Amino acid sequence: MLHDTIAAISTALGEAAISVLRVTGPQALEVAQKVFHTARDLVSLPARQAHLVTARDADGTTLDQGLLLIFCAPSSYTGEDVVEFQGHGGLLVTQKLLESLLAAGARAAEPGEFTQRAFLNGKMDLTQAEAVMDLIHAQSTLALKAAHEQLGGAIGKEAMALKEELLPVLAHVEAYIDFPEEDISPDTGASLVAKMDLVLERASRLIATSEQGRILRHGARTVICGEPNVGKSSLLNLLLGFERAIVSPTAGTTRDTIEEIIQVHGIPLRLVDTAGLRSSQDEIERVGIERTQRELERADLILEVVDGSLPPSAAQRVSLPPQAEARRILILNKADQGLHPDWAGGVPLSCTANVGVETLRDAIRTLIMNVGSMQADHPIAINARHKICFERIVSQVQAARVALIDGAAPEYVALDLREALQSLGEVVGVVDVEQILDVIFSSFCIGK
Ligand SMILES: Nc1nc2c(c(=O)[nH]1)N(C=O)[C@@H](CNc1ccc(C(=O)N[C@@H](CCC(=O)O)C(=O)O)cc1)CN2
Ligand SMILES: Nc1nc2c(ncn2[C@@H]2O[C@H](COP(=O)(O)OP(=O)(O)OP(=O)(O)O)[C@@H](O)[C@H]2O)c(=O)[nH]1
Ligand SMILES: [Mg+2]
Repeated sequence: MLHDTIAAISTALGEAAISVLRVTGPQALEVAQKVFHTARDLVSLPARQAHLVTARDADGTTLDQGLLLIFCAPSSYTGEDVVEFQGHGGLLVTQKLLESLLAAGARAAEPGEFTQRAFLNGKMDLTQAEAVMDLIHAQSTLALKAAHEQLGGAIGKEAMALKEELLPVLAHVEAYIDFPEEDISPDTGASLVAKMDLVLERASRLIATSEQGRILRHGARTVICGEPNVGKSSLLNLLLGFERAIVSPTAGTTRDTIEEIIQVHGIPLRLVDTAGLRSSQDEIERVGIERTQRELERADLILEVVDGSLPPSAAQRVSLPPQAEARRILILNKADQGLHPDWAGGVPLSCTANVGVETLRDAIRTLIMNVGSMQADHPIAINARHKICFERIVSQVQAARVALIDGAAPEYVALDLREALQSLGEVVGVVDVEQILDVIFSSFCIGK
């Protein structure tokens, strides 16, 4: 329901310096008036200014003293009347403030409901609403850059630009529907095909950013693998900057996979330390090794660690499917003990002496930029939902193009074009949104 008034704690729960509660909806001021008190009525206070107020529960017991902000519709985040309170960030105080707002007539907000209202009230399109959560989840500078680009409307603008390209094509084709005796002239046909080709090219370019989008949103899956005892966990710890995994001279130390997110040159990596690969009788170790094999199959990047102080002939290398070869970086660890001269290629490293990490970071960046088709200067990165829409657009425009070239009745061409326009509308959320809204906003934080 859009017409009720909702409230939530917008900051993380826990002891903190300040906490923020938000109320939005037509009764926001009415609700707030029952909880927040100052010399004047809230309605008479100037909007968008901080006012020092006292918060009281229904019995008149003082809960907190804090700052109140009023935003009047439509000039607010949600486009509705919004009241915000910045209080002392205690767990109990904050909970009691929310309870009082609920007792005063507000309903507890669902996850993402503030942003959902901003979308429904036309404050942002669906790609911008999605970007709000991308921004909060961003774990690397490139991911943050892409989120800002999307929040600024870059993807929505591109979708609308494609719509502007297709609309005149549709209008042209539809004009012929009314004059069945007239054929589309070859010249006109060629110019319509050229316009469709342009749309196909731009849509394909967007689809190509989805791989970069996946890596920026979820991190490049990076598997550290190799024989037992070569220093895989030492490498994880080194890249993380703290002692996360247990390191010991005993082979078979790591049995379960350990995952951590790190950032390398602005790219998020989901780093997985695995059990050393060797044939083993030990049941637990065997399960760990099977898990490693599974991780290898879906890895974006494979960091294979060997003991570089030993000859290559002494190393049991990890066998990879051919297509995974290009994703592997060979790390010659324990270089402090003297690199064996027979190794060719690979990045010399010493986890204990902390030598070679920068070279490794550069190699990681180069490889991920490659396999993920990443472009540091082109931070647009569509998500999985956009990708499905744009792929549909490509096949619908392609169908229209074929129909036009084959001299099909203009009705058929128009049908495909209308479908493509519909899919473009889905990207920004102007059509067919009901079913997807719940999916999108349920992954949001409460109070966002
Ligand atoms: N305290 C607080 N901080 C916050 C938010 C918030 O809602 N409250 N935001 C929530 O995510 C973000 C900021 N986003 C906002 C976006 C628009 C408007 C707003 O009032 N828009 C009006 C006026 C625009 C203007 O003055 O230029 C509008 O769009 O009409 C407020 C916050 C991050 N920080
Ligand atoms: N000299 C030297 N020793 C290292 C280096 N890196 C790791 N080690 C040592 O090698 C041993 C094994 O290190 P780990 O990081 O536990 O090796 P692992 O590959 O995770 O081993 P498993 O989990 O058992 O498969 C430890 O004693 C480390 O201190 C290095 O660069 N130089
Ligand atoms: Mg280990």
